[in-house]
Amino acid sequence: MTSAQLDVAATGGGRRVPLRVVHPPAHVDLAAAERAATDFLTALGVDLATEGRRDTARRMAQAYSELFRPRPFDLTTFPNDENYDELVVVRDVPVHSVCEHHVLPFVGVAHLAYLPGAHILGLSKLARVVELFARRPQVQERLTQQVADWLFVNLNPRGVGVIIEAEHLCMTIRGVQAAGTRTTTSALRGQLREDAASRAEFFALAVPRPSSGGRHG
Ligand SMILES: Nc1nc2c(ncn2[C@@H]2O[C@H](COP(=O)(O)OP(=O)(O)OP(=O)(O)O)[C@@H](O)[C@H]2O)c(=O)[nH]1
Ligand SMILES: [Zn+2]
Repeated sequence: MTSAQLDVAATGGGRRVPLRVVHPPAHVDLAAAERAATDFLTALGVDLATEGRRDTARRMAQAYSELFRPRPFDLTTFPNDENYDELVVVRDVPVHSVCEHHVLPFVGVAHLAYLPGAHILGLSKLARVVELFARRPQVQERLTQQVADWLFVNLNPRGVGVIIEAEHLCMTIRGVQAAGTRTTTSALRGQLREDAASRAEFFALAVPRPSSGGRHG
């Protein structure tokens, strides 16, 4: 069981106390990663002896360890005293992750929404949850589902919707080199999955269509 799953199991929904969310990666040995980066780059013919590249292997190890380590945060919720019962939508949350096939970045945005139950969520926490699951070797489909599932269990809302739009550098700067392609994934839970009107409202608010500008023909 991962520590993120443990968090879920330990807390359930409906809390009033902030949940401290920490997702430590498995044992990290930066010195070994630096040695491996030196071997890796040297094997690919990169000359690491120049002034500018003297610390490159160390920086590379540090950079990847950063990409694999989400920052801890408090999942702060507030009682929904006003009984707010419409969608809360946060659009254009940055997504920075790394594909597990090539260990190259995929970057884009997430649009997140939830239908509150007994609690509302500190708005910044939606972006924190995205980071919790983005900073690890990923595929976009799994990332999308993990964010939706985690919010659904820990916030205990009536519904959750997550859309992620991202560019995969492994697909745009190498390989097929399909520049300009973006991939969209979505995950719906609870009422947003089961009720057609809620689902339609979510997609309309999360991904507004450009207006036709009133032109005909
Ligand atoms: N479904 C999915 N596929 C991904 C994701 N990120 C990267 N991929 C794909 O993973 C696949 C790996 O395919 P392989 O044929 O093993 O790798 P490859 O020879 O480097 O393939 P090319 O990228 O086509 O050159 C590629 O099609 C990638 O585009 C992701 O988040 N989701
Ligand atoms: Zn890839």
